[in-house]
Amino acid sequence: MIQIDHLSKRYGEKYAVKDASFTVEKGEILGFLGRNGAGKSTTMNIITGYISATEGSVSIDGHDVLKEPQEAKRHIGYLPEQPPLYMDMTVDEYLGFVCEIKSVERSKRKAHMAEICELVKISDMRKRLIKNLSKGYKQRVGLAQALVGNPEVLIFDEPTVGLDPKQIIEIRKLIKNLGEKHTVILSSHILPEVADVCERLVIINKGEIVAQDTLANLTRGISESSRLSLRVLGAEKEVRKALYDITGVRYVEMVGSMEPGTHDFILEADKDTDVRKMVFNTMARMNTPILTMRPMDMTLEDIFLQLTNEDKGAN
Ligand SMILES: Nc1ncnc2c1ncn2[C@@H]1O[C@H](COP(=O)(O)OP(=O)(O)OP(=O)(O)O)[C@@H](O)[C@H]1O
Repeated sequence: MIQIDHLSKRYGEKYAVKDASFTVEKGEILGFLGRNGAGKSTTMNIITGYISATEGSVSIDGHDVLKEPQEAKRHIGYLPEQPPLYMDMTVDEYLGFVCEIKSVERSKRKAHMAEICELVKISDMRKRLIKNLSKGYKQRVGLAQALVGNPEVLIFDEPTVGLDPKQIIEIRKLIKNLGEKHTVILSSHILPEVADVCERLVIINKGEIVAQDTLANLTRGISESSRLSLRVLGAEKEVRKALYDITGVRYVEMVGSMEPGTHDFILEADKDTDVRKMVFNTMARMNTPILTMRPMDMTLEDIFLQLTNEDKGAN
C-alpha cells in the first residue's frame, strides 16, 4: 500500500533521514518508533507530501507522492505533530472547511461530518470554538480532520504527546479501532504505545532505519542466545557444573541466593535450543529440586535501547 524507497532528506550537510526503505501493507498498523530527533516527523512529512525528499521516492497505492501529488494525497489522512487547527472556528466550521479542501461532495458533507464526530466522540463539541476545547478534544478534532474524505491510509505523528493518561488511553483505543478499517502509520517515541497499538515496527535512529519486523520477531530475533532464569535447591558448585555440561548451554552464572539452601542461576543457551527439559532431567537425577524456571526473553525496551544506543546510526 505504501512503498518508501531509499528516502533521504538533507538539511545542509546533515541528514535528517538517510536511505530509509520500508513498506506498509494494506490494512496493517505500523509503528514508526524513534527517539526525539530521530527523523520521524521528517519521514512522515515526506510520505504525506508536505515536504520533498532530497533523494528517494514514496508511492501510495501505486501513486508517486511527487509525480502524482493529488492522487497520492487523496488516499492519506494526516495528523501532524502540531494539528493544523483554526482556533477561531467552531468544530463544525473547521470540519466543513476541511471537507471543502478535500472536495467531499456537498450533499454528503452533513452525514459524513456527523459520522466522523460520532467516531472520535466530539459530537457534543461541534458548536464550540476550537480554542476553548481541552488539549484532548483538540487532538480529537485533529483526528477528525484526518478522517475527512474517508482516506484509506491514516498517518499519526506523535498523537498522544501532551495528553493526560486517561486521554492517552482513549486516543490509543481510537487508533486501534481505526486500524480495523484503515492502513495506519503511528509515529511515536513511546515504546509501550507502539507495542500496544501496532503489529509491526520500523525503528529509526539518527535518520537511519535500524530494524523492521513484527513485535514477536523483534523480541525473539535480535539476540543470538536464549536465557533462562533458575532457582535450584542444592549445592552451588555441583549444580553449576551439571548445568554447564548440558548440550547447548553456553554460559552459567550464579546470581544470588534468595532463599535458604537455594541458588539463582542465569543460563544462556544456543538460540534455537530449548534446554528446559534437559535442565529438568539433570536436576531431577541429582535430586536438586528446581523451584523456578523462567525464560528471559529480551523485552522490546532492551531491543530498542540496543538498537538506538549512542554509537549506532549515521550523521
Ligand atoms: N527544517 C529543518 N532544518 C534543519 N534541520 C531540521 C529541520 N527539520 C528537522 N531537522 C533536523 O532533522 C532531525 C530529525 O528531525 P525530526 O523532526 O524528523 O525528528 P523526530 O524524530 O520527529 O523528533 P521529534 O519527536 O522530536 O519531533 C533533527 O536533528 C532535526 O533537528
